[in-house]
Amino acid sequence: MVFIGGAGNMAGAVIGGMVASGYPADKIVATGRDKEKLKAFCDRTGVHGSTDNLAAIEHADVVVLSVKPQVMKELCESIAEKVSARKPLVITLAAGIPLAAYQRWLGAGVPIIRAMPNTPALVGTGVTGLYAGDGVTDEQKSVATQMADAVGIALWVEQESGIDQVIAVSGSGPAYYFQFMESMIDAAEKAGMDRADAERLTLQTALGAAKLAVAADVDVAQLKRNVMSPNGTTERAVKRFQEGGLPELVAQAMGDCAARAAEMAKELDK
Ligand SMILES: NC(=O)C1=CN([C@@H]2O[C@H](COP(=O)(O)OP(=O)(O)OC[C@H]3O[C@@H](n4cnc5c(N)ncnc54)[C@H](O)[C@@H]3O)[C@@H](O)[C@H]2O)C=CC1
Ligand SMILES: O=C(O)[C@@H]1CCC=N1
Repeated sequence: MVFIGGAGNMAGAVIGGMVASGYPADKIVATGRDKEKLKAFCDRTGVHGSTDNLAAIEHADVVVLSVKPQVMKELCESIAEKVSARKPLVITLAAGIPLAAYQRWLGAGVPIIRAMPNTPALVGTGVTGLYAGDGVTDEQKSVATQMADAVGIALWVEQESGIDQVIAVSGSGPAYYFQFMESMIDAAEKAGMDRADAERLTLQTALGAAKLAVAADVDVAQLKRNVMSPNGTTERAVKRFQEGGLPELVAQAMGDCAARAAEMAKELDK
């Protein structure tokens, strides 16, 4: 399996998670432009590294594309001849680029899967949305499912637009939680707590809440009520969130996220 842009944030997290879960590191090649960054990444994970995309994909059955959307066209055009001749399975991790664009850039008949992972893949707690284009075999789909399963949970979507919904929930989602944690840490520090203590307590609380929500047999609304004693402290805080419009704000932010994915598709599908 070859990851183009493999030492980057997203592919690096997927590879790190795969290797940690037991996937053989010597079956993975990461390519990149920055030799030092690539070497450090390969030393850390045990995967092979290459600065030559064409040589790396020469015999590959699976090529994962993980460069920024803005340079994806240039990358695809630089590997198109080789990819259209051999037709490996191409899995792209990029947000905002429709499958039709890859078909134009890489040539017709190349099996392509769009995958939308998230960075918690690095710690085996990722989410990956998957969408398969025409001509992708069940066996190839199972390769993508295995990659996703190795680093967390997978969700296949029936429509390509489902990938934009996945971006709004889980692709970008970790950053929403990081923002919330950052705000809590800042507020606790401002209120007089030592910053390191504020970080420790905030992160452990986030971890505990997420673990409890996953393990519980009641929904998150009930778990929230379980913390809220009538006329108690939590109720006062939650009331402030609701009166401040947090639920609407979250919905708007997620809408903006999905809208940006659609806007990128218009900018980049050329
Ligand atoms: N960061 C995230 O949380 C997520 C990112 N994605 C997608 O993953 C893709 C990569 O994003 P990041 O990892 O955040 O970016 P990044 O900038 O951290 O990684 C991209 C890597 O590609 C390398 N690169 C650029 N051009 C190259 C080329 N021609 N050949 C080989 N390597 C090349 C860069 O040096 C860099 O290491 C994007 O398309 C993004 O939409 C998807 C889901 C989540
Ligand atoms: O912000 C971005 O565009 C990428 C896609 C999902 C998460 N990060």
